[in-house]
Amino acid sequence: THNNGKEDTLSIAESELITSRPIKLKDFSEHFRIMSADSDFRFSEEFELLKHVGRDKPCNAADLPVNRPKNRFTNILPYDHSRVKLLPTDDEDGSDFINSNYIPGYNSPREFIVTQGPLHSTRDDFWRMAWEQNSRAIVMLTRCIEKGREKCDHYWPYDTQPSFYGDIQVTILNESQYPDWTIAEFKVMRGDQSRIVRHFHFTTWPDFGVPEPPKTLVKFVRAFRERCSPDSNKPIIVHCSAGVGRSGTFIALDRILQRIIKYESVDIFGIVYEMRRERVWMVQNEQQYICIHECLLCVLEGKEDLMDS
Ligand SMILES: CCc1ccc(NS(=O)(=O)O)cc1
Repeated sequence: THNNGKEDTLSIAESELITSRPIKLKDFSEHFRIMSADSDFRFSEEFELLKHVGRDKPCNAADLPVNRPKNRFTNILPYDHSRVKLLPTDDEDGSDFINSNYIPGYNSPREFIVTQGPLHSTRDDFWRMAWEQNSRAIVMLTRCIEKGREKCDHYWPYDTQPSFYGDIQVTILNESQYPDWTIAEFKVMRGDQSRIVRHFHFTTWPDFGVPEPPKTLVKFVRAFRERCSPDSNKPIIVHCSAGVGRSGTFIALDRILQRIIKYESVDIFGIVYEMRRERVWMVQNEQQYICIHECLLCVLEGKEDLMDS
């Protein structure tokens, strides 16, 4: 009911104070039923509360004229406070810029670096970031070309011949192809140093959508996590095309699957809230927000039939 709008104002103010909505695992199935009733009415309401989270923060570095061409999308810019800085080269303006942010994970506050799909013109910066940040895993959640549009540069070699990206040399050591993803190991060298970087490429996730069926994503997150143990000094690079929708959905599920091993409640709203404080639009739409819940539901109901992973 409305009384000259005052009540509405109060409820909006209150809703902005909500930063978490934990749900007990024993109640999750019923929670999902209630939220999805009437064409997902309550999921829509809850997702709406996340709309403005983080949007008050500046993106001045991204807005510099020298950096504008480095952004794949003009409306997907990294917040200054959480952006990853490249080591500046001879104080060239903007030389520390790459469209990416540190994002908290289950294991540490900067467990992930989320970035846009590299542009051809920024792929050397991408490899420099991977090297400087000591990353040993890259999760790619888009194809390079989708529906005839370039979504991401092919920033790694096409075959086993070594390729150079700036002063970084990348060689494919091995590659395993599965129906919905490919896992490869790259040898990455800079000067006389050499490292192994694993590449987890999910290849069937439609942009702006969700994997079908959702349990495919559960299996991919498990395939990733069983090969990538937590190391707080080696951030995991996650990217899609804009580095917001599919990347946020992946990280949310990775956090939840680890959380439910030890705890009896999950806070999906709180996880998305936290991510959006660090990078815009993390988990881009309602369908992806609901997909996170569906993935958890199928895990709790034991429906992920791990055997056919
Ligand atoms: C409009 C910019 C934009 C493009 C693509 C996406 N999807 S993605 O973040 O999952 O790559 C999100 C936003």
